[in-house]
Amino acid sequence: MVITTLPATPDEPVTECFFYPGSMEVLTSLPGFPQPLTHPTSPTFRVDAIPGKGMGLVSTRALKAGDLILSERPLLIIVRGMPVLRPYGFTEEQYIQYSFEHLATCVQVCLNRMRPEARAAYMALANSHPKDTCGPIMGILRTNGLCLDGLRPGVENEWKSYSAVCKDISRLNHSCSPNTQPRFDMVSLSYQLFAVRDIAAGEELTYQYTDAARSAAARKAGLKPYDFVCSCVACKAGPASNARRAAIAAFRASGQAWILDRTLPDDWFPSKCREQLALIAREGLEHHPQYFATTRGMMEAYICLGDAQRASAWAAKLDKILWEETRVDVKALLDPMSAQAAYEAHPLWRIRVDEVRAGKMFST
Ligand SMILES: C[S@@+](CC[C@H](N)C(=O)[O-])C[C@H]1O[C@@H](n2cnc3c(N)ncnc32)[C@H](O)[C@@H]1O
Repeated sequence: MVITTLPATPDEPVTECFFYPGSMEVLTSLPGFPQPLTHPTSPTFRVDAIPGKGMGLVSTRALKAGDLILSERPLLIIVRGMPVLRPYGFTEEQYIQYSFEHLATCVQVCLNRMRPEARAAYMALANSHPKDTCGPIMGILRTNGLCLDGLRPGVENEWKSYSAVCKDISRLNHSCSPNTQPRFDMVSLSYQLFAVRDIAAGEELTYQYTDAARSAAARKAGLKPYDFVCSCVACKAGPASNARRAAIAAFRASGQAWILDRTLPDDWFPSKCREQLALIAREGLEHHPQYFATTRGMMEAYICLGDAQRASAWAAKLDKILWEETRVDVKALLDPMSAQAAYEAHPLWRIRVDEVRAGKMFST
């Protein structure tokens, strides 16, 4: 295990890290690491009391979808669980407790290394596990830790990744129709929080603690560790909202069948994508990967049809989905006039129009 303070600069915010071997190398091998934080041009939020939810974040000005709300280095990044050997005869429950006790010791080491104001900020965060026998430091970690992947090469299992605790982002309350989404930027070792749709001044900022595209019952189960019952519009809406969310999660934004089947009208796939986007807007799920996938589906549908004008309009929407992990660079497709060569080089260009190209692309 590696205990370190990153980045090692006295004048920048720093993060106390408790790493598996190998994670430091992942970061230090990134070209340009550590980059300074990028901040919004003017303040966007305040921390305030939210009726029935404790503290939370509130926007202080109108925000547009895709706007950066804040950038923040976590106070702490720590392994999610300690890989300790299970003592003989321990039940699963005893083993979890034993592992928590080891983790608490590591959290304490990190807290001791923190600057006093950072330690005070950590200790001021909410604790939805007041009876945790390892004390408030573990309760705070369990309440406020964001799951952080990608710092261990080749390891995807969530229990083998990290938890990150932040002074501000950890103050965000949950919503099943969240208006923000954080994205971790490795090279600046920071979370960037984005508005996923337009937000009015004075609106509460929220994000999802559990996959919001699942049913109300599954979300309720996912929220259990946070010790509150969500009372958002979707949770009260019942089966109709569940059905819409199930349809959103099941949608596949791939137009292969439409490209090959010429009996389908040209608008068949774009209209399916439009229906999906309307459902997403209705349920407030713009933060979800399905929103990115469907927006990309729209752009690609118009590329297949050889319509650079419309494809560029959708490329511009895609370019604003900055919170999506799997985002693609569409800068070359933004202007339909100057992008003609880029469109013609695109593997999907006119593939729905030109049967020879379609045949070549999908021949086995
Ligand atoms: C990560 S903290 C969020 C910030 C917290 N409200 C505070 O005062 O610092 C998680 C805790 O906030 C509260 N919370 C979050 N979302 C909520 C919601 N939608 N409704 C009620 N309480 C919520 C719960 O107590 C939960 O355990």
